[in-house]
Amino acid sequence: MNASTIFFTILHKFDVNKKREDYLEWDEYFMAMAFLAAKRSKDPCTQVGACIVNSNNVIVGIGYNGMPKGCNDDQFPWSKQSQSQLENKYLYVCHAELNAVLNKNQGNLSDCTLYVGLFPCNECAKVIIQSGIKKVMYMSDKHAHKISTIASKKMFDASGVKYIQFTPKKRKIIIDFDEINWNDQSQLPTSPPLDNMSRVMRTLSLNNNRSVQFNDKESVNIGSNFTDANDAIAKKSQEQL
Ligand SMILES: Nc1ccn([C@H]2C[C@H](O)[C@@H](COP(=O)(O)O)O2)c(=O)n1
Repeated sequence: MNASTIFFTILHKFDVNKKREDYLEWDEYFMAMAFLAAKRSKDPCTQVGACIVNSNNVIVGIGYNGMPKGCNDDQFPWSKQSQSQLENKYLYVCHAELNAVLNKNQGNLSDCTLYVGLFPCNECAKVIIQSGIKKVMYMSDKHAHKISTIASKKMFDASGVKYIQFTPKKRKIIIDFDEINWNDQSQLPTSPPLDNMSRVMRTLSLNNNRSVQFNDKESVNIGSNFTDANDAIAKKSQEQL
């Protein structure tokens, strides 16, 4: 790709006068919310999140796998291979889907969609069906061979609950708390550090005074063309090392 093509490709991406194009689509957003909820799970092996959405794309329930209220997760077991069932987590842990349904913030969940990291077990399938949820979007069906999953699918099929494996466009979505500090108008973003090319392009597309603000004191005149700008940025960056 020649320089001018690169310029216009990057320029369009950073054009602050046009609607963003790389925003999350609804399904990606809701599945990401489920995965974010999973970050709250204390399960050392498997962290699962679930997010319930109504027909207006409003989140009406969210949950993750964890011990019931009042059952101290420092005292109840997280093991899974103890000889004694009472010493394993399975008898106690609430699944993400159950918690999402129990945490619901609207009267009923009729016609809602549930987004969940792992395919629901048979016990959660019963809760999902009885709650009125009509669609399940899941990421992983790694336990497809298990009896509990086969039973789930039998009940979903019989009751008309659709289940669809979700394939996201973006395999990774990064949450960078520093991003909110970016100032696109005159000052270059402080995080994440952009390479020179991106800094140049961001500046050329964002303001006409052709200067890159390096910090609250220094700015660099980047000339009027792509090569000058890149050289100026590189020189200043080198000085700052
Ligand atoms: N659909 C599911 C499946 C599993 N979970 C939870 C229940 C446990 O905390 C954990 C599974 O443990 P593993 O056997 O993988 O060590 O995941 C859930 O919440 N929803």
